[in-house]
Amino acid sequence: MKVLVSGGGTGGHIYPALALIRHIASVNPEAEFLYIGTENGLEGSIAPKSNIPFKTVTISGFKRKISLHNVRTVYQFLKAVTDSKKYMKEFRPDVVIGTGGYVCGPVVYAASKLGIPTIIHEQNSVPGLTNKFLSKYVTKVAISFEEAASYFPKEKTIFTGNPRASEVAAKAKSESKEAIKQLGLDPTKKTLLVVGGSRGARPLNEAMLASLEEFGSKSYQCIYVTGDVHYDSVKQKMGEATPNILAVPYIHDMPALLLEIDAVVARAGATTLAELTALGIPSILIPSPYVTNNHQEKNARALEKVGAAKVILEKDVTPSVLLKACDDLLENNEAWSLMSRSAYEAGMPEASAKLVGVMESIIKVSK
Ligand SMILES: CC(=O)N[C@H]1[C@@H](OP(=O)(O)OP(=O)(O)OC[C@H]2O[C@@H](n3ccc(=O)[nH]c3=O)[C@H](O)[C@@H]2O)O[C@H](CO)[C@@H](O)[C@@H]1O
Repeated sequence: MKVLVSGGGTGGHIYPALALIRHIASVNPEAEFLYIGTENGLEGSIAPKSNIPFKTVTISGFKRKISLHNVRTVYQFLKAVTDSKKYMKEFRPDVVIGTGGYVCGPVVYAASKLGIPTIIHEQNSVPGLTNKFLSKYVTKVAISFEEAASYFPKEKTIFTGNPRASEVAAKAKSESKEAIKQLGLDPTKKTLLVVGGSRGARPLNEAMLASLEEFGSKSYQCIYVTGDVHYDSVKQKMGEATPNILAVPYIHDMPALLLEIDAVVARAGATTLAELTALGIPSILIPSPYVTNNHQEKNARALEKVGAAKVILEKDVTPSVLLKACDDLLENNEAWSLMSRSAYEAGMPEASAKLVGVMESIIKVSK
């Protein structure tokens, strides 16, 4: 099977793509892959590091207002479609799958015009513009929240979950648990992970910085991921070593660390949520209000509805609200167990296998 994958911009779109590739490679060692991304996106550094053949197109997002920028974007789109077609004629994929981000627009569109079977994978409960546009052209739309179904053509849409859920669930079976020790923390203590998405989140950093002393005296310890761009300023404000709290800029092997995490404070990016539910990790979610159609709050509410998470809106986050929510989870075994079970029940560890099933079925029909 020859699989062309495209997805870019942020970790939430890239990690599902890589998880899917790794899954296919493990069940079908003969499979061949090509990843198309942009040079400047995070995928430009992550995909080649994973030894996946990588090509680039140039593309940016449309602005909602009429502007010169949009004229340039139309030109870029057409050029990116031409470049994508060229890559596809060389690689001759059996199937093309887009996991989100602007880059998927020209790549998946080009594939559909060449008559290649296509899938878009939507991680969120509310889709963005690119996937709504592409849903008219693709063979199938794979979704990760039932709530997303209403935005797509019914006959094409299928609920698969997010491949990253399968990746972390598989790790849970195979991996030895060493990450906490390697970070110099105490593996016998409960551990809270605070993380603001793949690029960090300033409001979360502010609430954390104002609560350091209190977190320092808790029975549980805390790994605080600041995001690369915020790390230096956070470290400077933290000053001397803070007991019980380890601040880091980024976690490179998140699946391995999550196996040892008891609870998480996070934004409500869809891929993060797929990972947490796959492992049954209770969470306190502070959705970013700065995303298209407020989709993070809708992601978070979907988990809250089934008891798998607690939601605090960014406007309501204060140090005391944050501390209380963490204590309520980590110092109350009954509440923790209940939320952990609900999270686990909401998980979709079979996502990769389901998505591969969809890929195989559309390849078969096309032959
Ligand atoms: C601001 C924005 O538009 N965010 C969107 C973006 O988020 P973002 O890229 O932040 O996405 P997610 O929270 O869904 O995923 C982050 C990914 O990065 C990984 N990670 C994170 C921190 C770290 O230190 N190390 C690490 O490996 C996580 O484990 C996860 O796999 O894509 C998501 C999935 O479409 C959307 O739901 C989010 O709304």
